[in-house]
Amino acid sequence: MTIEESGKLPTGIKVSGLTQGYGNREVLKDFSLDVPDRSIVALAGPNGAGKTTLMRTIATLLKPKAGSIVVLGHDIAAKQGRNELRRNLGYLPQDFTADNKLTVKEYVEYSLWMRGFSKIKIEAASEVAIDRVGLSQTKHVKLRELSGGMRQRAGIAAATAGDPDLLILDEPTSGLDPEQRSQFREVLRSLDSRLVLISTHLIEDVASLADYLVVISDGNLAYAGSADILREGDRSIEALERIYVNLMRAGQ
Ligand SMILES: Nc1ncnc2c1ncn2[C@@H]1O[C@H](COP(=O)(O)OP(=O)(O)OP(=O)(O)O)[C@@H](O)[C@H]1O
Repeated sequence: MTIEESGKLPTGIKVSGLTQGYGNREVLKDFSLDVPDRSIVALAGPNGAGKTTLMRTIATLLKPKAGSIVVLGHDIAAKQGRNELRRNLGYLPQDFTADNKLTVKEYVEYSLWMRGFSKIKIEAASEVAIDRVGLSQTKHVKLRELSGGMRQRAGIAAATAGDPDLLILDEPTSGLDPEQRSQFREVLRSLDSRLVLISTHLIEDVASLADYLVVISDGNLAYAGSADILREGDRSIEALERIYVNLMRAGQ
């Protein structure tokens, strides 16, 4: 997707005047953001910037303290909006926890069952999702017996199974080796999902995958726009890092 095309797309997520935090601590204050529908959106920023807090709020796991959020037409302040969104949401938390006694297949099937898939669809969708991340040979192995990278891939399979309309992935490439990261990008490109929100510290993820880039710095929006900003001109990693650091500084 090009910058011109993404500019014409309707809004996929609209966050307006969001205040969010923990106890008295406000992480995001009067935070607003629009991201285009039908895009892969990378969420970047330094540690503690508020990326996970924003993602968990959009995923309806944290209730906003103030402000409104409309995701793919669902107003998540309303119970019906939240429920409809949850049925069409794949979410991979950072350092996800799962019942380690489950096998890969059971874990992926469980995530589909939670989203209301029928038995027949669960069988087919889990096969596809497990195969996509290269765990077919390991599908009957328990999660506790997997290496870190394999476990992360099981998490990616569970989140992406059934190609949910909205996919939220919190640092999905952490713990993956370069080949697995490349395979992960292939998985994302092959999905039929409508909107993908992915947080990452890896500039290569953004440059090679994202249509749209959102940079948060200390709870402030530092940049929201086409990810083409990272693809223009000199493509050396150093040049990309420089652009990225400058974007983050803009929010301070
Ligand atoms: N459950 C919590 N209770 C209290 N404070 C929290 C909680 N979760 C996060 N915070 C604080 O909120 C701020 C934002 O955290 P958040 O996890 O959203 O940042 P992040 O951008 O995702 O960081 P990272 O890149 O390290 O994952 C941090 O200062 C963090 O310490």
